[in-house]
Amino acid sequence: MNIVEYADREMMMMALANIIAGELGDALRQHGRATLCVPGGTTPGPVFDLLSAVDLDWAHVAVVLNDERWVGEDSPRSNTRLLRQRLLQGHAAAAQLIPLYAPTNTPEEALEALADGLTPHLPISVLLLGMGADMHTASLFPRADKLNEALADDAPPLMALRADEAGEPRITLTAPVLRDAQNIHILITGADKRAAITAAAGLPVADAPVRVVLGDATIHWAE
Ligand SMILES: O=C1O[C@H](COP(=O)(O)O)[C@@H](O)[C@H](O)[C@H]1O
Repeated sequence: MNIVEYADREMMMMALANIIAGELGDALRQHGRATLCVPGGTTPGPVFDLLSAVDLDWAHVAVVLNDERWVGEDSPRSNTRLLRQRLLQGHAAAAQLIPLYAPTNTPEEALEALADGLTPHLPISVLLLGMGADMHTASLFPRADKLNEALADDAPPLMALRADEAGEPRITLTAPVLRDAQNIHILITGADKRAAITAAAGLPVADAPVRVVLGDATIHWAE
């Protein structure tokens, strides 16, 4: 496992924003376009603030979430809301948001249209993931109803899942799309997640879904 430990969170967020900006710049120079895929939740806000101020060719960057909770943007639990408030600001306001939410009752009703919007922007150039202390990443939760299908090599890029721990129904990128990303980073904080990611390396992927990318990811950790 490739873990980088930082002296504090502020240094970690600054270093990570720098790395991501560099990798996006490389992708833009090589391909003329880039796809940045980012988590929601409580951890990545400071990286978003820093990235939004970076002078890049954001007009050629597509931004997509790892996963979304099936709630409207008026909910504080909306990952899209976080993205709009913290990343798609400043220079990064020029980026193209690829939606993972539509105002339907269930994610299944919107799945096909959202997948059609996502597919032209694959593979992901830079993937930033979070992780819960339960070892879920994106919305690949242990014990999710369709976890095995979402982990399969032939999984569609996007799936709807439900898990008791997840709260709302979820929509998530699946294992093959995450693994195919050109650069993979996992951002975690705190002793509980440090212990969880170490334990994940020795567990079956169904119990520790973060394992789908563990061999290829750089993990960034600060207390
Ligand atoms: O529910 C989610 O949780 C994970 C981890 O979030 P955190 O609050 O512990 O940082 C997040 O990566 C994912 O995108 C989100 O939907």
